[in-house]
Amino acid sequence: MSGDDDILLRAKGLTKHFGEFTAVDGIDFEVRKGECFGFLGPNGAGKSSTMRMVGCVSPVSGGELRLFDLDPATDGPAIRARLGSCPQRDTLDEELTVQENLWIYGRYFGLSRKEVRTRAAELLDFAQLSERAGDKVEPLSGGMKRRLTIARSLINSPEILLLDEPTTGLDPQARHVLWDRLFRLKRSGVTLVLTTHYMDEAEQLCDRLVVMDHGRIVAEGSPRELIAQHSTREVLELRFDVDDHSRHAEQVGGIGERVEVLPDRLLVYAHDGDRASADVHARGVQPLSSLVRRSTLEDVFLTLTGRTLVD
Ligand SMILES: Nc1ncnc2c1ncn2[C@@H]1O[C@H](COP(=O)(O)OP(=O)(O)OP(=O)(O)O)[C@@H](O)[C@H]1O
Repeated sequence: MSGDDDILLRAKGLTKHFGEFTAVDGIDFEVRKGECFGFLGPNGAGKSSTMRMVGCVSPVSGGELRLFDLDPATDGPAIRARLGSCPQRDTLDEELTVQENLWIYGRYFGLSRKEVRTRAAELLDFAQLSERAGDKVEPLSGGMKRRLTIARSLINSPEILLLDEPTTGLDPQARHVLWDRLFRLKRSGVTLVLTTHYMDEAEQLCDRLVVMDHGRIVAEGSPRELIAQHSTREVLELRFDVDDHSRHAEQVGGIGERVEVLPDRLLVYAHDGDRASADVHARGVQPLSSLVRRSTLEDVFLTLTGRTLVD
């Protein structure tokens, strides 16, 4: 069991208003030392607004927030000195070289010229960018720029690294390289807090996560716990050549635990997908394709909200 000393970040009834609008609606969560904690939810769920409050760049409208037992309202600079923050969009200086981007940031954090050079070299090695150290940032690939942004956010050796949508816009290979770097960081003891609307990213990286929708937390747990609590073990996906999936939903009604109709397919939630598939065929239903897969966090989200993460 982790003791209270292990809790680096604690929110209770955390709220963010923009005028009349409530973007974050009284959420509770705790992040423990050394874990990767995630906020999973669709666009507009309130993930970035939460991260900005945690990063001490946006004031809390209501509730309590503590990082390292400190209050962002009064101890912002002391907290920020122990945080790294990787925003949703890269804010690198494209006119400068790769290493100059790190040097400038290091100087901003008060590192000496010598310390900055040593730390920058270590971080470029970590980010697999040593060979590009003297190159301008502008021509780098999207994945390289993201890795440089992460390297930059580590210049002050933070205890917690905040990552807002770390792999949005990257191709699959670049995402995997980045995930690998984040795994290494976690192994080295850095606590990671990230937002994502990619369920595979949440499943790959997060020890624990909260699912957010409309500013609220709708579920919390490890990926495995969430799937066990809110979905079946397997899902049978059926595709038909006509768009009338509702009619086919009636034909397979009663098979498995429940049936979900999506615009392009039917999902039959069943603990035993092969058995459900056999039952479908026994009824004479002939889908164009049929696939049994394990349940994912996407299914959890669909069950909890009736929508897919990319709606
Ligand atoms: N500065 C602002 N002023 C007014 N409304 C805002 C502001 N920032 C965010 N919002 C609104 O708050 C809601 C939550 O936005 P937020 O960016 O936190 O969501 P998100 O889950 O991070 O989604 P995304 O992945 O699109 O960033 C949205 O409806 C958004 O339009």
